[in-house]
Amino acid sequence: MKSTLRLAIAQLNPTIGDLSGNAQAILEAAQQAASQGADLVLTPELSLCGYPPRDLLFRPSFITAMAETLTQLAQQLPPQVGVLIGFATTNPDARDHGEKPLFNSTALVWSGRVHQVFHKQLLPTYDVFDEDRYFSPGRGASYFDWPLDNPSPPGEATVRVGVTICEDLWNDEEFWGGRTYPRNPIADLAQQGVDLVVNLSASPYSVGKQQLRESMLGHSAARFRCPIVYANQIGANDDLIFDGSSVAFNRQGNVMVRALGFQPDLTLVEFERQQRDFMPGPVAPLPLHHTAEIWAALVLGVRDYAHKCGFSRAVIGLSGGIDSSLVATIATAALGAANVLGVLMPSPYSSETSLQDAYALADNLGIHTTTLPIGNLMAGYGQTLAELFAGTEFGVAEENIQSRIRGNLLMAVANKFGYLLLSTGNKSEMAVGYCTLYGDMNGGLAVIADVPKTQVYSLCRWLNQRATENSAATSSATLPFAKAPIPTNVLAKPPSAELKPDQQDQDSLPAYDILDDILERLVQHHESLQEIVAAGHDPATVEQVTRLLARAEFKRRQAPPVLKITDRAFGMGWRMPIANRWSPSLPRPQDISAATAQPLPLSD
Ligand SMILES: Nc1ncnc2c1ncn2[C@@H]1O[C@H](COP(=O)(O)OP(=O)(O)OC[C@H]2O[C@@H]([n+]3cccc(C(=O)O)c3)[C@H](O)[C@@H]2O)[C@@H](O)[C@H]1O
Ligand SMILES: Nc1ncnc2c1ncn2[C@@H]1O[C@H](COP(=O)(O)OP(=O)(O)OP(=O)(O)O)[C@@H](O)[C@H]1O
Ligand SMILES: NC(=O)CC[C@H](N)C(=O)O
Repeated sequence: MKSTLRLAIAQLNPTIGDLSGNAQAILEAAQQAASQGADLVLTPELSLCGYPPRDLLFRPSFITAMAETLTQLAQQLPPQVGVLIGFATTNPDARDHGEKPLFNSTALVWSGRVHQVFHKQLLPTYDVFDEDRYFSPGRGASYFDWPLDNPSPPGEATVRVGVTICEDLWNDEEFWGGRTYPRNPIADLAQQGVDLVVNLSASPYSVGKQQLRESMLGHSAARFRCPIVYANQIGANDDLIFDGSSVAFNRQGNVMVRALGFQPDLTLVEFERQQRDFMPGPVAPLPLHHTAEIWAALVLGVRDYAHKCGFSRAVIGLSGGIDSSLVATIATAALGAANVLGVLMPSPYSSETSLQDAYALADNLGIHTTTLPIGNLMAGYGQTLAELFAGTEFGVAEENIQSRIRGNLLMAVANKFGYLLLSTGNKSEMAVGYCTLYGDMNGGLAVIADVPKTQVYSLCRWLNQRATENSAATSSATLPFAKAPIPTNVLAKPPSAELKPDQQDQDSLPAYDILDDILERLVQHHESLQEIVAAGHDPATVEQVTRLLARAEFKRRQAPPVLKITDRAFGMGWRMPIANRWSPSLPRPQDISAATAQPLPLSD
């Protein structure tokens, strides 16, 4: 009789809605696992449709197609292995009980058919998650008994496997110091005498999240004396980046096995029946620090967004500044230098060094460039607007025309040659609206809009250091550059939009280290003005930043999707009203129309 149960964690990268492609990936993983002697194969949450499928779930045809795909897949899978597959299934009681029409489920498929279905019990409905919108919670924890010898003679040993889905293991009240849901599924499963718990997950990346997951899941494993294996999705779907890093914990809560971060993987975990525990196996190292993690996440985010939307190439406006330099570097790592185009668009206000810096960056990366000077277009706009603008002072409207010309040219290039335009705004500027709508905000994907400016600098310094060391950036993402990518002058010069002579960001904004600290307190920690001032910030600066943050909401609502790397990114997890007067200690917003001194000369 066998004494071990071999589980394979299939850390897959599904594309949302690609039922046949995702089914094929599950099939290939199961075949590979079977060839390595696996008994059970774990796939991520909703692995058949990809996570998060969002409002596709409202389409009955999508749910039907998922059920049909599952039936077909069951017949193709190697019959001797059990495969846990995530899918959405219909809630038959929905109409009678006024419940949501679906469950977020896991099927145990074995020997050509679905043997058992398990439903997610705790539905996350916060930050980027909105599962109450679609799903009813499963009504109880459940398990299956897997025979160690397959087929098992009657009375022979089985291993009792509890099944949970992602959020189901995020409610250990002892760990969190309080309860958020009425129950904790692992506590129920422990009472039902399970030997181990599997968790099919789609847990998006944010900075430091793996440390949180490991301390939380390790705590639960030790608390309930119950080994846990957590199988996470990898890959990016729109704004969300899934880092994989699936883990198996023993009964003491120690990590026994860890899959790779930020790339697909198939990892085996051995459960020893006598010891009722996992055996030590391969443990992939975690990135040494957060900067390495963020780099790997952004590269994966750009690659998957581009490829899953059908793009192999990307275009970026190269200003010689640090933001566009970083975005071009990420794009090069994600798509390859041959697939990245930098467009240099000097204006009469551009400094000679900016052009040199942009060329130096492109040379370091080995990417193509093209130069489209915008002086003539600016003059053309000036002539066309001369009569209407007569007697007014040169101001932000004229400055922004440059940005809008560039945005327009970049979209023309993207449109003409099938490129994805990557926008370059960082989180600090997106927060305070230091960016131009229909100008530098143009683009299909906002690559670093969840990276504060101070972190943009840390990433660039780290990149240069790692590139010169010529070693791997993380366990999973190597730096494809022969030399330090970011020119020294880009790191050294003060940030400037160069929309008017001698302009510097710091003329209009607080120093970035101050700005970023205030923003983190406002955006991520929901601190009040009083709390931020009590932390040592200047009251006038805090007031200014708070006002700018509120006022820029209309811009952010029109921004491209933002790759999420913090626990509060602009996008799905940030839902602020635009017409918003909640600002007790702030003056009411000024009338934008009245603020323009010059009346419109309506002569026609
Ligand atoms: N609630 C609302 N709903 C809808 N629209 C609203 C609105 N409030 C203002 N608006 C409109 O938006 C306009 C203001 O927004 P917008 O035109 O974007 O421009 P605005 O915010 O006035 O200026 C852009 C700022 O970004 C700075 N900047 C920094 C770095 C780079 C770049 C660059 O472009 O490369 C720019 C630039 O120096 C300037 O301070 C208003 O004039 C009004 O028409
Ligand atoms: N001369 C230029 N040529 C090409 N693109 C430009 C130029 N100036 C600005 N851009 C584009 O507009 C974006 C906003 O640029 P700007 O320099 O005004 O602000 P920034 O936030 O300091 O960004 P960066 O650090 O990239 O310069 C740039 O990242 C770049 O994509
Ligand atoms: N898909 C889920 O249930 C994810 C929720 C979980 N708390 C996470 O962030 O990882």
